[in-house]
Amino acid sequence: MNRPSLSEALSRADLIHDLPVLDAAIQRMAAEIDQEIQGEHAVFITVMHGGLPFAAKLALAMKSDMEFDYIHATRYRGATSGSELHWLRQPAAALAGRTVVLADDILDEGKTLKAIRDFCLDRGARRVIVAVLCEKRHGRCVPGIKADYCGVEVPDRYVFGHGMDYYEQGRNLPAIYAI
Ligand SMILES: O=P(O)(O)OC[C@H]1O[C@H](OP(=O)(O)OP(=O)(O)O)[C@H](O)[C@@H]1O
Ligand code: HPA
Repeated sequence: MNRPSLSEALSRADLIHDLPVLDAAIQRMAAEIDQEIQGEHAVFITVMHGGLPFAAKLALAMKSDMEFDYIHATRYRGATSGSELHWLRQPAAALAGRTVVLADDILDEGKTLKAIRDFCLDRGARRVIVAVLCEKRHGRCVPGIKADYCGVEVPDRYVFGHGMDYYEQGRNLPAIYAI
């Protein structure tokens, strides 16, 4: 497949948040979420693919025991602008009456996390806690969704790295960059 070059994108990208900043933010979030869910056996749902590195680090930094599951819903599908949401995998865990922690890389227009949050509530989740590594503040977020826990803010530009892709590349870059 002929993809736009990652190295060319990196050469004109700005570094937005480096790894120590992201790791410190994740440690802080882990302690805060632990505090909120103490005594519960929550379902910890990773939103694939972008949420994978963040979710792994967040879970390892938390002390609460949790049941793991994952969901895969994608709206960008390797592009830099989103369209309709495609469900690729629904969680298997029983959600009825449970607290769900949703871990994803980014809240941008919010359409993905709103649909996933509503899905969990439709499955009977008692409450859904939304945790994102970063949030783009631009005023275009759909109503009715917010991040309960957010690591860092990013500018209103396309960002990649630390889970987020540039045409399905660059997800394992440790830092976050913007083009
Ligand atoms: O707030 P929104 O505008 O809805 O966008 C945020 C979603 O977009 C990205 O997923 P993507 O569709 O790129 O799938 P991926 O994680 O597999 O890359 C990201 O991981 C979020 O889930
Ligand atoms: O800026 C972004 N970068 C990567 N993935 C995304 N999904 C929504 N917005 C973005």
